[in-house]
Amino acid sequence: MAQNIIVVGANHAGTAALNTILDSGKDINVTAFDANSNISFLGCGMALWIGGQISGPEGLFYSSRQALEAKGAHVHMNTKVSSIDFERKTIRAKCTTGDYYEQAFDKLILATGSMPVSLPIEGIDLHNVQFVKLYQNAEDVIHKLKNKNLKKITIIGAGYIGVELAEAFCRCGREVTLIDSASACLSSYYDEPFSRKMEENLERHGIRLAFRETVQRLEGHETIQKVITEKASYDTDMAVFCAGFRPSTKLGDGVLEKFDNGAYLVSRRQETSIPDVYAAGDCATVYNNASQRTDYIALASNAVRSGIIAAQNALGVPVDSPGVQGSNGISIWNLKMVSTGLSLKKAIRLGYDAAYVDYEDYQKAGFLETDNQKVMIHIIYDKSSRRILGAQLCSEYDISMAIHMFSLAVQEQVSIDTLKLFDMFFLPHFNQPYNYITMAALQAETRP
Ligand SMILES: Cc1cc2nc3c(=O)[nH]c(=O)nc-3n(C[C@H](O)[C@H](O)[C@H](O)COP(=O)(O)OP(=O)(O)OC[C@H]3O[C@@H](n4cnc5c(N)ncnc54)[C@H](O)[C@@H]3O)c2cc1C
Ligand SMILES: NC(=O)c1ccc[n+]([C@@H]2O[C@H](COP(=O)([O-])OP(=O)(O)OC[C@H]3O[C@@H](n4cnc5c(N)ncnc54)[C@H](O)[C@@H]3O)[C@@H](O)[C@H]2O)c1
Repeated sequence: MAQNIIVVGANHAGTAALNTILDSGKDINVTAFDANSNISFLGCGMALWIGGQISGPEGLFYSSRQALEAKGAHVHMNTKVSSIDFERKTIRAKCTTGDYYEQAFDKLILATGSMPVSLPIEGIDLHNVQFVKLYQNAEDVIHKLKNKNLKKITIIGAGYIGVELAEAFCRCGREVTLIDSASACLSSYYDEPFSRKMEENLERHGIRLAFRETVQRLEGHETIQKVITEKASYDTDMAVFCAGFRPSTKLGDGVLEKFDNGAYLVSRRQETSIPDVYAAGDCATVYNNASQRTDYIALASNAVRSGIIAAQNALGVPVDSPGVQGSNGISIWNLKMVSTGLSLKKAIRLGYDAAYVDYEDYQKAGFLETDNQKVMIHIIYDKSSRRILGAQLCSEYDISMAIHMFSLAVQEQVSIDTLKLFDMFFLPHFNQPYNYITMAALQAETRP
């Protein structure tokens, strides 16, 4: 008899799992449940849509209920799974009619993702206090921006979403204030010189930065009027919270083992603590090759890969995750920054004997007079083991391919010394004979 596989959550991790099962050619009954009305929304396009850099949201979806059903899945949209009986192997869901029904599974894949962190502060329920994750959140913001009296926007959290939205709101002609309790923007991804570079970029475009400040309360009469921190009060027509994600893992309460932030603890095969139950994407942990420990890193890239791995293992094909480096990138008014692995400050915090090398030079040969930009590189390594722990690059040039190489270097535990003289081609249209990667690596002190 055909196996029953249920996938709970059909966004990036869920869609990857569903497609892997449906494309496997195996005789499987696969059923998906999603509490939302859409599938595969690329949140990464939200800032581009809000800022008017793309004409509409149509391209921000790469799958649909129809596409999955055409391949043979049973897809229940607007249907929230309310509980799971892990012993009886059944899920209970609330259908669109309001009725509940049960369905049995042989294998279960949890892909319930995450929700934005909300702060337990006064005024959080005022009108025009926004959280940004879902397609509907973006629609809401765009609708509100039609009101030209909505002039001042305060963003809480200067991480990836906060910085991307700061650019978007500025492009819409709004006055933007960006608050973070940390001392710099993008501080969990980059070391100080890189954060400063982005801050100069933001300030040059008129964005007010308010770091080392924590929001105490929000004030207003029905609609928000002020964001109050311990240092200042900011007049505000809309406050947008971008203070990170929290995994959605209520369904496993009291049964499935969890990480310290509440994510499902999973093995390299995406197995939870209960047999036949897998978890993938933002609701699950990852293995971080840079820190060599279990971690939580909410990224669509991790969601897709872990969704594929969960599905393969649920199908009985053993596949281990190679782990992740948390590789990421951002492009704000053409300033591109990419990073992978550990920053220097994080490496030191984790107890590594960490050191770094820096270099800055033009991407291409100096005699190329046009289309030649400077690149900053920063490589972090462990002095004792020589292992590369992380890297960061910044330029107006597209340096994204270089960070993929560093991502692999961290994954494969390559030493900083290996990087010094490895074969890198030279062609003036692309790079320099003394290229910045070699030049940076050569600065690493030799082993004592
Ligand atoms: C503005 C923005 C920009 C981003 N940019 C990037 C980027 O550039 N690069 C990048 O890698 N990542 C980016 N991310 C992060 C990325 O979107 C997430 O890491 C990704 O969405 C995780 O996918 P997921 O499928 O694991 O979870 P989610 O996207 O959170 O999806 C979980 C799904 O589960 C459903 N669900 C939850 N509980 C239940 C239940 N009980 N019953 C039924 N259904 C349920 C939800 O409705 C949802 O559809 C961005 C996020 C945002 C918000
Ligand atoms: N380009 C990309 O790859 C991209 C883009 C957007 C989102 N994402 C991912 O989506 C997830 C969520 O993004 P995000 O921007 O919400 O999280 P984030 O972790 O990037 O940034 C959160 C920021 O909020 C700050 N913060 C936390 N609590 C605060 C408080 N009480 N007051 C003030 N500041 C506070 C933190 O210091 C941090 O700078 C992340 O995992 C991120 O990597 C990735």
